[in-house]
Amino acid sequence: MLKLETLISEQDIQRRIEELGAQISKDYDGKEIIMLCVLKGGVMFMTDLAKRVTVPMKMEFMAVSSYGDEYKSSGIVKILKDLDEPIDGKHVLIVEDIIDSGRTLSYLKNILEGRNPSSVKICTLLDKPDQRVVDVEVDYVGFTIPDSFVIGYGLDYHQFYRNLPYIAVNKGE
Ligand SMILES: O=P(O)(O)OC[C@H]1O[C@H](OP(=O)(O)OP(=O)(O)O)[C@H](O)[C@@H]1O
Ligand code: HPA
Ligand SMILES: [Mg+2]
Repeated sequence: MLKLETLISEQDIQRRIEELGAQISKDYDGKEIIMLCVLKGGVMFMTDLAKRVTVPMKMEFMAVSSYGDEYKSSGIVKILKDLDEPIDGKHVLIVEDIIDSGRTLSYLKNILEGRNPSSVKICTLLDKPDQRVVDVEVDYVGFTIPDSFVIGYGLDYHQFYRNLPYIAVNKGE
């Protein structure tokens, strides 16, 4: 059994999302954006962040997986679901739950940049820099966290716990 301890409360998450939404709305003023949610982990963050963005936006979803049910990234990133529309000439904002090794986002960003968008930026709720294996330029970060396995608010443990409204760490064995 997991013994959960709150790392980031629901209130702190929501407050930070308001700030990020305001910053993004300012930075993209006068532009239209595609907010691209990386399933499944990015889904809670995407839905809350989207509500705080005031520039015209479309929602898109991609599913990529590198972890399976493991703690450690396999290093192999698979596209399970691609975008529905071309992104050439568009401003794409990737919305992710966490950057850990960096493998998922560096792979995804490369693929997207090859499709001739006007810009590709990254917004992640959590950044765990201690685990970085591949360098990724991140444009918006909610919280920088220490090196421990986190769950909740989209992040899973064997596919469970994504529905927690806060971010927790396991303090069990
Ligand atoms: O920086 P990295 O080491 O690549 O790790 C981060 C990625 O790993 C998790 O996704 P996962 O592949 O487990 O799929 P999920 O989003 O469906 O949980 C998380 O949601 C990120 O997408
Ligand atoms: O700390 C994490 N928790 C859950 N899923 C993850 N995927 C990458 N890092 C993590
Ligand atoms: Mg993910």
